[in-house]
Amino acid sequence: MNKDAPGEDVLSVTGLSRSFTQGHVTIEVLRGVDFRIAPGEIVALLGPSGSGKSTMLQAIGLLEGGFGGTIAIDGEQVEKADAATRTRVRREKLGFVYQFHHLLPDFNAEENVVMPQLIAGRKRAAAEERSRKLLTELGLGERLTHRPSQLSGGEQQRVAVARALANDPVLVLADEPTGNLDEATSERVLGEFLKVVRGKGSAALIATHNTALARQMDRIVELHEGRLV
Ligand SMILES: Nc1ncnc2c1ncn2[C@@H]1O[C@H](COP(=O)(O)OP(=O)(O)OP(=O)(O)O)[C@@H](O)[C@H]1O
Repeated sequence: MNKDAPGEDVLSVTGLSRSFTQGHVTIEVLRGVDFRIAPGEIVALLGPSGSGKSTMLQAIGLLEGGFGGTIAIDGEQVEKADAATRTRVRREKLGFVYQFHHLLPDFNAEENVVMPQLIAGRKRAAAEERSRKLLTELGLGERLTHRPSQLSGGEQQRVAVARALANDPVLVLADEPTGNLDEATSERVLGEFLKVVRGKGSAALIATHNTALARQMDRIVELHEGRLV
């Protein structure tokens, strides 16, 4: 990890473009997005429905191909990387939080956070300790052995946050992380999310419709007609 390299951006995107063609119609969703995130910086990504927030997060998260432009993550140029490199960069450098948590239903909270650490090669005892620590920081110390179905929506989302942070990502990508929660829960979960991310020194890019939540972040960028304003 290049967390200690002074001044190195954790994300640098230039000329990011993406269009979708359906029949005779082509929509240019991203039209040359230039964008950087500094280490530890927490950035809100705003934009109306359909403006391309998810599309942009999928590009940066190396989840989809078909993009133009360049993407560097933690100093590593990845826009032309092969599948194995993309998987490695995702695992070592990125954390993901989605609107719906995508937790493994047959595993309890602790195991859901242990799993990505084992995949990354951490020893089970160390992974379990880290998992318990993260979940406790997120207020779930008493819920370690609950399965997702035995947790509230807000609690499930906090497990998803712990899972995203499990491997010390330099950058957390979140797509409407509190989108399926009521307003009060959403505020509480996001507050805890931001606190833990800040505590770990990770940077984050968080897509949201909610301008009040966006104001709690370090910087706000907005997608408008395929460009960032
Ligand atoms: N695979 C696809 N094929 C065709 N069009 C697509 C595809 N994915 C996204 N789009 C189109 O791209 C545009 C941007 O979609 P995207 O999901 O990125 O928007 P968004 O800003 O995340 O919206 P929301 O806030 O509603 O989630 C939309 O008009 C959508 O219909």
